Amino acid sequence: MMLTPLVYWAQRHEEIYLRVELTDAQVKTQSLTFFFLCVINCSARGHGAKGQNEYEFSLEFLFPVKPEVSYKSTQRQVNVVVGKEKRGWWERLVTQERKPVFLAPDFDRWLEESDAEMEIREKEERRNRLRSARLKEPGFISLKTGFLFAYNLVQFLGFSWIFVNMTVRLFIFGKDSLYDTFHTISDVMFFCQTLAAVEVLNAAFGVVRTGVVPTFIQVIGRNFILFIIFGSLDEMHNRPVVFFVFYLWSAIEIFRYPFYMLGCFNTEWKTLTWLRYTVWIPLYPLGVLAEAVAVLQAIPIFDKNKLFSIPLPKAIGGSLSFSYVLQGYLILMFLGLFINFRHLHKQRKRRFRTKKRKAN
Ligand SMILES: CCCCCCCCCCCCC[C@@H](O)CC(=O)SCCNC(=O)CCNC(=O)[C@H](O)C(C)(C)COP(=O)(O)OP(=O)(O)OC[C@H]1O[C@@H](n2cnc3c(N)ncnc32)[C@H](O)[C@@H]1OP(=O)(O)O
Repeated sequence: MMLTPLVYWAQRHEEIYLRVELTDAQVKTQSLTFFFLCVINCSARGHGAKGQNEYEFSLEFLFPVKPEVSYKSTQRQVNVVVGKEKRGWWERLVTQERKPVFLAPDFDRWLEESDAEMEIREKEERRNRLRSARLKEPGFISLKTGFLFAYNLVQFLGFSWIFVNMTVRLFIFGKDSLYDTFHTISDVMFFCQTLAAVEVLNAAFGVVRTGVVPTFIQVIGRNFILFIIFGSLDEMHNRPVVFFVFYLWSAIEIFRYPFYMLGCFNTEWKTLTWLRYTVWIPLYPLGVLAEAVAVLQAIPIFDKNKLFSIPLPKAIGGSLSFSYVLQGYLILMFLGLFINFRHLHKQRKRRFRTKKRKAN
């Protein structure tokens, strides 16, 4: 007659643990019967209650289980882990209500359902903590950080090239350099300002912690001047106003982008932070003023060449000059200036207040 070992059991939501009381056991067969995968048969040779012998047991589980079974034979016992086919808590292990005599709860591993849920939550929390600790590790660069760093680096290089080029040309050619800024600089400026659309997407998708409206106003405002006023009117290309607009735009960016690059690695250089949050105070109104001058200079040109003019119904005849749009835009510019000036002032206060609090 085949002998049966003592089997202890416990469960979690996703698996069943069986502990078979056999020392130095050699598991011979261990299989699951493929009828709904409910029955496990296990036979082994080892030292049990009846000394060194062949032992065997069979269990018909209450619900289906997964076909893969893992078992580990140690000097003291055989540990078997069986996965539940469907996650859940079983009221008992086997189909028959009266449990087999060789089966008993494994109190070393026993957990009630609520405790098992708590164990899952704790595991999840531990995993989350580990994940965020990993993200903070000095050597760990996330995809987002890499992307932001690369973006800021490209913009920094672009605007530095613009700023340095314009400064050097100003020193070499003096006043003459004011008249050919568009021809020497515009390609790089077109590239940088087109790329700046990424900043609106970054704000909209929460890649960086900033408002969409100020970023949108900034990018649209500049691109309107660059593409519509300068880009579409040849008559504007040789005007000194291009120099002032480009110089004021790039003067802030050579501080703003390196500031973000350091921020990507949670580092800062105090002087750079101060420059990023201070230089805009004179530059922003001056920039808007230069842009407004460009718009005012463009109005008579649009009136004359009828570019972008809106045709009126035949009964009235003629067309509506684009200069009316520009007059409306002049008002929007000062509204935009007000919104962004207030935003930058808030960012400045937030930055320096936090720093002061940290220092105390
Ligand atoms: C109502 C619709 C009207 C539409 C019509 C438009 C009318 C247009 C008129 C507009 C006039 C525009 C005039 C303008 O062109 C003139 C000039 O530019 S003159 C030159 C001076 N200009 C400036 O100083 C402005 C420069 N630009 C900016 O500062 C930004 O573009 C702005 C959106 C205005 C503000 O930036 P932001 O809100 O992002 O503030 P912070 O720099 O403090 O950043 C906040 C946090 O986000 C992190 N961040 C942001 N960007 C990045 C990035 N690229 N990479 C990594 N991290 C980034 C930053 O680190 C902060 O994080 P934390 O707080 O954790 O430090």
